[in-house]
Amino acid sequence: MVVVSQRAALNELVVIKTCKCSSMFTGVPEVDLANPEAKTLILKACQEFGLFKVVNHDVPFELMNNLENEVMKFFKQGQFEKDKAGPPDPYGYGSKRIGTNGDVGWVEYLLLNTNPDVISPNSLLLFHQTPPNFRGALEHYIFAMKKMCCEVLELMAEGLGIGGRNVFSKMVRDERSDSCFRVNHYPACPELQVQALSGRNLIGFGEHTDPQIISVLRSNNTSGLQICLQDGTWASIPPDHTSFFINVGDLLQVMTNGRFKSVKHRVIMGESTMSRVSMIYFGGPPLNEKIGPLPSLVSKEEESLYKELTWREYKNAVYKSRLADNRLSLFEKSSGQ
Ligand SMILES: C=C1C[C@]23C[C@@]1(O)CC[C@H]2[C@@]12CC[C@H](O)[C@@](C)(C(=O)O1)[C@H]2[C@@H]3C(=O)O
Ligand SMILES: O=C(O)CCC(=O)C(=O)O
Ligand SMILES: [Fe+2]
Repeated sequence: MVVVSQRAALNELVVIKTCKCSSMFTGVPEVDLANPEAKTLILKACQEFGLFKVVNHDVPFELMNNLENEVMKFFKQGQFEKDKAGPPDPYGYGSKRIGTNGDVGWVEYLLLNTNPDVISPNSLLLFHQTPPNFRGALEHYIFAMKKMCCEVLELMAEGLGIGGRNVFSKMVRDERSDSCFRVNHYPACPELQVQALSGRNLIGFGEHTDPQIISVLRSNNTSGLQICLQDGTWASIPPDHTSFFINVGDLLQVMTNGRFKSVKHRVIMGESTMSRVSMIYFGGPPLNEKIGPLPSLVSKEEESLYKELTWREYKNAVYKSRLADNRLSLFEKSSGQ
């Protein structure tokens, strides 16, 4: 990010008051994918937090590291070069502005569609102009994410005891799956540390829930990610660059009729002196997939909390909303929309 005047840029952004204690949350559920109890641990984590950490996965560290290095080469380029891949439509390169409805953050990013059939001028441009090493690293990484994501979705279905362990994974595996991939770069900024010491943090990525089925996040060893706990307090997630953080998205909350919680999260700046790089795979269904509570998780019709919408309908509404909006209310039976 080329910042001509850091102070001017900071003024545009959002500063929030946080508690001065910046201790890390020690209660993040950890799931070893090779543990026979994994499905039970996942079930508990999705009900209680909507987030858990995956260890002992079979994604080689080299794969993550390669992509992180390529990503850093992209972000180290001059602003002029990076802007060639933007503005986001929503795919492509973006800086500080998140979405089109006024959200801003101390972040620059690349958002890519993982389905080559979806025509977006920036997706095509990115695909053809990305250097071969970057493209290769992206393709390998996304392939590994899709595989792990489906494995985890199958453990979730097993944990819930629903017939057909592929009920969720088949949507992400579908060749028309509308999944996407995002890399975020939060540049280090010494001024932010000073602010953080007085309990004021700049927003890197404002609070929101992810609208898809599931998200798989990997970051470098830099803190900043926080989740909102059931009592409404914010918990800082200790970074771990060898593991993945899985979070429940809105569609999974709907399909499980509210059993799994789509976790509210955000990234705040100032907790670390290092720049943060995160890479997130968002597993989504095909656009025309009808999403509603699974009949096997609803005993009587009146117990269904949500109505049915296609992912296309929900996604269109999501893109008209602000980050912090409660988009799930669109699915609620009482919303009348
Ligand atoms: C402000 C916005 C950015 C976003 C689309 C939206 O209108 C509301 C949801 C945002 C979000 C959050 C999770 C993912 O990072 C994302 C790609 C998504 O699917 O929904 C972003 C959207 C975006 O940056 O385009
Ligand atoms: O960058 C991060 O660590 C999280 C960002 C995020 O939540 C998102 O891109 O949806
Ligand atoms: Fe997110």
